[in-house]
Amino acid sequence: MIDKPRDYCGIFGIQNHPDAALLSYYGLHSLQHRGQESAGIITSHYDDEKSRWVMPAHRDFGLVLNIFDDPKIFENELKGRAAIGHNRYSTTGAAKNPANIQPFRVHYHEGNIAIGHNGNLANAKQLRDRFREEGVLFQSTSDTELILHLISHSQKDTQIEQVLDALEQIEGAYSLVMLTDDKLIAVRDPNGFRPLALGKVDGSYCVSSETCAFDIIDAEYVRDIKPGEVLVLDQDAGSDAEPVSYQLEPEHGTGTSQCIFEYVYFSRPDSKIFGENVDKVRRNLGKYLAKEHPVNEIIQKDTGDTKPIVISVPDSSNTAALGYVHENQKFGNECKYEIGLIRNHYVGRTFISPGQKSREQKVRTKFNTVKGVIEGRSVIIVDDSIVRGTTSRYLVNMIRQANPAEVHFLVSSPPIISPCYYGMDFPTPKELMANRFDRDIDAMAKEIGVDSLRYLSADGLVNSVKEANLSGDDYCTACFTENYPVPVNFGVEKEENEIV
Ligand SMILES: O=P(O)(O)OC[C@H]1O[C@H](OP(=O)(O)OP(=O)(O)O)[C@H](O)[C@@H]1O
Ligand SMILES: NC(=O)CC[C@H](N)C(=O)O
Ligand code: SF4
Ligand SMILES: [Mg+2]
Repeated sequence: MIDKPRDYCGIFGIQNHPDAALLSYYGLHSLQHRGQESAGIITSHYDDEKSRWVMPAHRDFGLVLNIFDDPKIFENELKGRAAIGHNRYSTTGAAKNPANIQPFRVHYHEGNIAIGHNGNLANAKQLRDRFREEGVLFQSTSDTELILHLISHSQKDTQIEQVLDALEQIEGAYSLVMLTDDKLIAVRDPNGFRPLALGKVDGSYCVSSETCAFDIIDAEYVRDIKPGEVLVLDQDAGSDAEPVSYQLEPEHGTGTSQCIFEYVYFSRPDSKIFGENVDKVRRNLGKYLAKEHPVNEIIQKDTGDTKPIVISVPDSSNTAALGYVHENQKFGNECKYEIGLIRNHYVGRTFISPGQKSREQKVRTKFNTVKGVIEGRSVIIVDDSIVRGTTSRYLVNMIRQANPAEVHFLVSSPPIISPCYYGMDFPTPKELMANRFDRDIDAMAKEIGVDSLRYLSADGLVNSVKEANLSGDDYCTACFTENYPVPVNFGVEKEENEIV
């Protein structure tokens, strides 16, 4: 059972750099929040002794810091001027199956090829069924492997044509980094579900899910990989010639549908995604939250001279809470941003917590209240999302123990009513709090123990994002609205292809 929605994967790639693997390591380290089940790096180089191209790989379960804890991995194993890396949170194929750790690498009639994928293929079931009929023996249970089969089965003449042919047959969400013997290929699906940015370091091109990976290696942001773009970086990419790029057409007559939840919760606030700073967009979510639910409409008790306090649930809602307070203050609604919750940063998101009692323990292990800040005050908690309601219920309980005058809860996104099929691991619909209480807000407020509960509206969410990101691109909002931009196979289980 999934405790809450988990992050997408993080991908990184770099071409023609003497420290390709090491820079990939730093890149993956800064993308750690996007996937914490497993990680890996693959490089490519021509081995003079063997007189052939080789693709060394280093992959394992766990966190980047632990997997790559031996400098010899970079000195002796991961040689080469091109590399790709991946942090995984599984969406298709069991997390615990070692065969599903990415990047994947295979050898086929055109040489070696490796792939790292962020997203989830909407037609994975049909493709797997087709290949099964054809007698293909699968190496993993992940959707990502299907892309490699499509490439090797393609009847096209050149490798790039084979890749394009394969990409035209997949649907859904995919940001990809691919490594061939001499090329790095970066791809974003035509709907642009997942982010992918192009950067440059020491004259060499690199790509990353989020730009925070560029900052850590001192790379500059060049631009986003465009929705539907297939960018080919060969060994002299970075010199004067512009890299070659191809364009895939969207399926089903759809336009762009970038994942709006990236702005709400997943991406780091110091990143730029979809061409705009996450910090800026998240502050705007707070601003719209203030427009829809100003402080003076929430507070019910008179606490004398002490202003109502607004506290965030660190770290992911800090920025939205700041935007909320700023907008309220602009309109003379008295309130103060306070740090009322302290987070212990040494608790991983993968903390094992079977059963209700230990779930409470998990929240207690992660957060503590600053009692002097909360006591006697009207408290407004701002969080980015409520999924199962576990975090909010236990947090409110802890906050109540610090004796506030009243407690209200604000969410900088609408109620989550439906799972994601585009690369985020969600609980089932009946586990989502909004569904458990038939979307009755008062009943949900009672469940989490607050005096009132308020959400940003779906229109407010889209409008605030579009006001901050002027690109004109559209967004996927399916987990809030059930409007799935690309048809999906509902009911396909993540682990249905496992052998054990
Ligand atoms: O309603 P729930 O099922 O409890 O899920 C909602 C919580 O999950 C996320 O935080 P999470 O603790 O996963 O990670 P974070 O520390 O990055 O915010 C999100 O920011 C909410 O706080
Ligand atoms: N979260 C993701 O992007 C997952 C990628 C891929 N579908 C997998 O399960 O490995
Ligand atoms: S369903 Fe939600 S999480 Fe999934 S891509 Fe759409 S907006 Fe993002
Ligand atoms: Mg949180």
